[in-house]
Amino acid sequence: MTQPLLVFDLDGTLAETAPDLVATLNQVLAEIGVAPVTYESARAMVGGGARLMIERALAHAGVSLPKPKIDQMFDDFLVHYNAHIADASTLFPGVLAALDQFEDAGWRFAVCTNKIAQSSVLLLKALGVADRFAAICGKDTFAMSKPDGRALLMTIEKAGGRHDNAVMVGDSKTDIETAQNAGVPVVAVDFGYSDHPVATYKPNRVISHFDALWDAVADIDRGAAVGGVRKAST
Ligand SMILES: O=C(O)COP(=O)(O)O
Ligand SMILES: [Mg+2]
Repeated sequence: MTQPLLVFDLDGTLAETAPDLVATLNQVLAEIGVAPVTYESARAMVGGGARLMIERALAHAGVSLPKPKIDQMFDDFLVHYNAHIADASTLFPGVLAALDQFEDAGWRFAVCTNKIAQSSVLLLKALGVADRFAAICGKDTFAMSKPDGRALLMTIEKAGGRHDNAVMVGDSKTDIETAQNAGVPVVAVDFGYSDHPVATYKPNRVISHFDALWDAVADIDRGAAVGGVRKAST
């Protein structure tokens, strides 16, 4: 029988990455003479990948730039960010204990993030957990990315799991919609980067600490997610 699989979002779910993301964002904004965004407003710009974060910051500053210029900023962003991948980024409290607890019970893990895959692997290596994941899939791993449910389904497949024996864990509307689109149940953490309270988007469960993940997952009827593939076919 296939082992159950937990698929984690990365930024704002497994790791508090906003300090390094915002520092890099402000670096590339400074290079084109745009004033820095505040930490609080920049946090809400995370979730759709670095390129969208740059576009949101430019819109916030009322600056409109041609695509090649934004492409250049994105390239500069990745170079700077990869060089500072974990200057101030840390795993959220309880992540390691939760991974141990689920692993002892036979679960496997994957990451499905809108971060570029190379940066995701670099970050997880720097945080000492990369080898705990059967698959680490980023925005550029497949032809489509979150909130397209296929990004999650292909991550599950790559990790050797099954959609009806998997649970997504994420921090944003994007993650919740992705899971709902894929028919996979989703636990939302409420300590990440969401512009509105995560409960707004109707995840199956909301937790405020990784200590609560076990009970939340145990409570979910896998394979019968709201709007889920299996439910629809029975
Ligand atoms: O970096 C981002 O904007 C998104 O990353 P996430 O999908 O891991 O939240
Ligand atoms: Mg996130």
